[in-house]
Amino acid sequence: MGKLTYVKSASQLLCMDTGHGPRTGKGMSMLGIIADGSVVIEDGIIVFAGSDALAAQFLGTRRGEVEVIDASGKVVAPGLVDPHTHVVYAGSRENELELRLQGEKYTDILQRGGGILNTARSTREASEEELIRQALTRLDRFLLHGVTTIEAKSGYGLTVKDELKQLRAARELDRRHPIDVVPTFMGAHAVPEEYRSHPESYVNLVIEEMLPAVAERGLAEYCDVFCEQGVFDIAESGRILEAAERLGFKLKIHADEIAKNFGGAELAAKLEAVSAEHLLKTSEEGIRALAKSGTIAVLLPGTALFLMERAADARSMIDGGVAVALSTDCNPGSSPTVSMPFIMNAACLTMRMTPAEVLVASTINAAHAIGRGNEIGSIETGKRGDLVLFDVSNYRQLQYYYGMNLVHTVIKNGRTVVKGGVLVDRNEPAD
Ligand SMILES: N=CN[C@@H](CCC(=O)O)C(=O)O
Ligand SMILES: [Zn+2]
Repeated sequence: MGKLTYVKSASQLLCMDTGHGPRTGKGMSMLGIIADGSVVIEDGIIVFAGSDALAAQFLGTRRGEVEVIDASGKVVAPGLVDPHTHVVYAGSRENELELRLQGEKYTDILQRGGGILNTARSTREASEEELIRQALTRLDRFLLHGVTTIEAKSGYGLTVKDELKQLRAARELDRRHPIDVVPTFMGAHAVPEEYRSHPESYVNLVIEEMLPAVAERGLAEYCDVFCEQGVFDIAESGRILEAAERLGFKLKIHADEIAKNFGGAELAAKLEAVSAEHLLKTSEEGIRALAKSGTIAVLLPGTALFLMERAADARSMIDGGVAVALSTDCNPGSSPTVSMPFIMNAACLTMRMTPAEVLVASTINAAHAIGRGNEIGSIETGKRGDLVLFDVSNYRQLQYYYGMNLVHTVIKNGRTVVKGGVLVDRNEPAD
């Protein structure tokens, strides 16, 4: 019998244990709250979740060492899940904020060879170990903000060699850091400068060389495309994603971020993509199509804020039956943050999502958006022992006291990795 971790006396235990599959409609408001609740984790897996009284009975049947964590006065939630990041990169682009404040558009900066192409230059120059080193610091910060699983996209290499380097770095992060990292290939993130005069050849390179090279090495589960005016159009995005599907990748799309009614959501629905992401400019038909196909809308209110754009229409999506998840979009240009708690605040204040909906969107729905809905995202027996303890006595306070990091303790696979808001265990293998 392994060591037990016993989290007890939570003022609210948010189990998120209502039903199977991504939550939609009213299901997005159901938190499965247990007052005075306990969780017991054994060998990294939850073996009990329920009231303090029943936990005492349960523990009476067990022998062996027990680590007790007192959660009185705190809210205990599943570890937060961030289903959309570009966390592996080198370089920094803070100059772009001032350019945008002076009125320059995000896409104009990209067209001039800045933006994603700027990060591509520094990422190509960086060694694999340097990319890992920089991203490990970001992962530590994610952990301090209660995040226990993330997705990570490539897309700053834009050559076969450099895309593989980024994805190998993501795999190494998963190995070295407590946070689990789910990899996505995004070679179609921008047309690199050397292909500017013949972009169709770059689409061919992605399809004929990059996708098979990534598939052969098992380096990514998902394929994503930046489907946008001036980047990859609907036909090009469709070709790349269909080729990816034939090779066994699951699909995601950066859809309708900048141009109005570009058709990205409709394409995601047609291809039955797992998720469509951004969706700032999606049409009503696009929303209906997502609801029908069961494609999860991954919304990124931090990006809208940082690009000074109107946020996605989360209300129409939720009211129209689309499952909504939230993410930081952590990247060096349009959303340089790791703070899921802040993203939840922004989702409430800029998209009118309720305090309950943002929690569902950042846990169980986010887990489904990266194909992990059966392992994480809720506090149920058989799921991973990933928990976050917030220093508030009820979940509504998390959105009321905004802009603060209220994470007190983070438990990953049953192990305490953040305690009193301080990182205590990073688990980097010595070799
Ligand atoms: N829009 C495309 N890709 C990223 C931004 C990447 C960057 O600016 O470096 C996003 O999701 O916002
Ligand atoms: Zn993105």
